[in-house]
Amino acid sequence: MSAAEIIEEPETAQAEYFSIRGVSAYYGDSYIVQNISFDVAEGEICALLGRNGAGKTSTLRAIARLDEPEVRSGEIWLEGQPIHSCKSYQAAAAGIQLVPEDRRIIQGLTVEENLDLAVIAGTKGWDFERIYDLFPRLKERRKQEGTTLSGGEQQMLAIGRALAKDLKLLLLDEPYEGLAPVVRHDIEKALIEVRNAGITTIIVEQNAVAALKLADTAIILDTGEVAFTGTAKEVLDNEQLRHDYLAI
Ligand SMILES: Nc1ncnc2c1ncn2[C@@H]1O[C@H](COP(=O)(O)OP(=O)(O)OP(=O)(O)O)[C@@H](O)[C@H]1O
Repeated sequence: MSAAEIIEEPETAQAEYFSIRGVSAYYGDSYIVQNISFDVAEGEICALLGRNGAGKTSTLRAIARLDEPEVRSGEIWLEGQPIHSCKSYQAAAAGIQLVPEDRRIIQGLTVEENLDLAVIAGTKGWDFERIYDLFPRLKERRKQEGTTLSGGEQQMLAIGRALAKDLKLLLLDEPYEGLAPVVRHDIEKALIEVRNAGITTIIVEQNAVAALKLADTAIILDTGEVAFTGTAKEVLDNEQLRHDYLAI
């Protein structure tokens, strides 16, 4: 039986822009995401934080409706649409784009061909010139094979690819991983522009301080459960919380 078949259709849509209600997700018999609930308002950046193994990546994968982990209960809503009943391609069509930690740049294709491929099917988002304005380095390297880009440039391409689609909710998994501070700042500036354009973002990041400085709100996960929801500033100002759940 598929996850979609065993989740009961709720009676009313959530009023919040993005909302997770009582979601539990499993790898086989392992209960990894445990009855989590939180909301993200339209146009906000939400930092999803927690120690290693807390369930952050699993939560992003559940939202994007990938096959694993399997969502067995709960509801996921985006703009009144029931994402919990979607397959991954339907969640993508609804505007949810996951930029995974390994960035998944397509081998053998140039920067521009990677962007082309993103918009081959479905509704288009930003045009390429707007993406190149956001990331001028991609414009300079538009004819270069995507997999030969630096780590930071590959991250820009992965975000650019998401923007090329009709993007409503950007899910970023460790976007700063392996990046020098100067490159991280370029990505941060771009993410602020993405927010200014009204796109909603959930960012998972080991560099919790960097994520919190960028974010409006924060969710802290601990062993698959929500341990805190509030503003990013509340976390930055609360030494005990940072010590207990983030080790910073
Ligand atoms: N494919 C899988 N099969 C079984 N268990 C998995 C799988 N992927 C992750 N897990 C387990 O699920 C738990 C949560 O992992 P997840 O990657 O979501 O955590 P995380 O908070 O993103 O951690 P990290 O910061 O280390 O990336 C971990 O205990 C992990 O071992």
